[in-house]
Amino acid sequence: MSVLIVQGLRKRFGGVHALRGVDLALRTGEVNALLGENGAGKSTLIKILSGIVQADEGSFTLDGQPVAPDSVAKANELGIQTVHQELELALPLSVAENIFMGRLPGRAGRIDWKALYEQASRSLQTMGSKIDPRTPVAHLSISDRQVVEIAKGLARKASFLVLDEPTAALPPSEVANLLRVVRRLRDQGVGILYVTHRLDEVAQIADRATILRDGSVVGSLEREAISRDALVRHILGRDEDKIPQSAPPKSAAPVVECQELASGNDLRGLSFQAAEGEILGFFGLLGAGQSAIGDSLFGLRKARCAFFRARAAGRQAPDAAGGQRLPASPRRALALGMAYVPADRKGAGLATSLQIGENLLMPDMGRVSRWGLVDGKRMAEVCQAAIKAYDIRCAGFRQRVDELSGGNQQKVSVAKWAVRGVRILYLDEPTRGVDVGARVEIYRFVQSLAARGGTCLISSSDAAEIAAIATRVIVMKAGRALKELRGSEITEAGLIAAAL
Ligand SMILES: Nc1ncnc2c1ncn2[C@@H]1O[C@H](COP(=O)(O)OP(=O)(O)OP(=O)(O)O)[C@@H](O)[C@H]1O
Repeated sequence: MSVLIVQGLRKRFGGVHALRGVDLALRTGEVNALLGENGAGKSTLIKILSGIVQADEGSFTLDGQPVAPDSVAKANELGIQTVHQELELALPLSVAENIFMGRLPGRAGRIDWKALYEQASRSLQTMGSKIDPRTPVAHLSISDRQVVEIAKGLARKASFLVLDEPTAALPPSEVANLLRVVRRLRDQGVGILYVTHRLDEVAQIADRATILRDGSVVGSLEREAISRDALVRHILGRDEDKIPQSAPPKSAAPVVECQELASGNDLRGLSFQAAEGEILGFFGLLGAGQSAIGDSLFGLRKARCAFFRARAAGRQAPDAAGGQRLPASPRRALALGMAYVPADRKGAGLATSLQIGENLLMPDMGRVSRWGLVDGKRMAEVCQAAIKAYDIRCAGFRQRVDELSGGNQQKVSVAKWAVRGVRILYLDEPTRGVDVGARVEIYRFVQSLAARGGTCLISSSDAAEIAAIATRVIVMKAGRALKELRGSEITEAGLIAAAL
């Protein structure tokens, strides 16, 4: 039986057709994976279902009844529960308080704590989770926080559940935890619309896959028909590009050197160097420390090191030991020839309220200016070339970045350094939320930068990503280098085994 039936949904944003008449059905007790390129319309569809955005045309029914939620609260009331990537939890409060927020059991203004913990415990147990309901959410892993967010949705009326890229920010060790919970809910009869870019997960979890391209449904595959190749062909409309093998660096002379990098509990004395033409990967499981390296090198978190040197520009005078001070900000780092693509593109990566063109050229307005004046024609040429090269789906370079889909924002944050032509680039989780086609474009850019003698440093929790492009990998544990892998040692399985 179908719990949700969507018919003919259309949505336009100015000149952009985000949805061009979408039909979709979700049965009870099934996981329907919603897939598509960046900008295909997935978020718009789930925003309409969850009352954040209203459709221009079309309708949907829940258990046979037509509904049109005009707010998130209304959607919740109807039984539409959506777990977004940015979780809405109160970190200092307990798991139980979060699950029953606004509806705590009790009488005459007094909370019945015993009842609260019992109810929370029961709801977590039905999901097969062993989280203690008394724990403050701040103490939980990211996957357990997601489980709490799901429990929060289920504690209300839940006709069906929408999960928006639930594993995008999860390290490999935590994905299984979340998938187990999703399967269990499915087996209890909950319909789940599961948005993802991770194709390997679709094969593991989905009973059906619905693929959007350019605002229309281009395929609905039943479980037996789901394979990576079939999904890619529907998503891209062609076969997947092969990622070329990265060439090993020609020189061993270090371009970046860092000794005993330390930052809080996350980094406890990490030493590394990277050479011209090298793609150095940092890989580790959750808490291994690799996600703190970028922010530490670019002055975005408190860090210190015994020695640091970046040889790309070298405008900064060396200290007595021939080293330099650790950059105090991304701007200072840029003066040393080092650029950063952080995992959180909304924070340090992009000025999202500005136009695409302004972001692309922000590091280097000089390129399109003459006598201090911006040359509009030149600016258009440079921006249009970048938009084409990275296949940034937009209405033009004057569109604001916050109007782009998530994956297209990520493409802008990588492309701006391609425009500038930096020599040392640090990328943290470069393809999180990026579709299968654009991912290859980003890898090609990294490889071409290295082939031209640039140096790339990449931290990622995606073993397949590191295995695909790194020429050398530092596997981390507890804030230090645990092992170094080179050449044929760098495989997905090899990385995970080394990290364990
Ligand atoms: N508020 C908005 N203003 C203008 N255009 C928008 C707005 N929201 C979405 N769009 C456009 O609608 C299209 C669909 O975007 P949507 O976010 O639904 O894509 P998506 O499939 O979720 O992509 P991603 O995988 O990158 O998250 C895109 O071209 C996007 O630029």
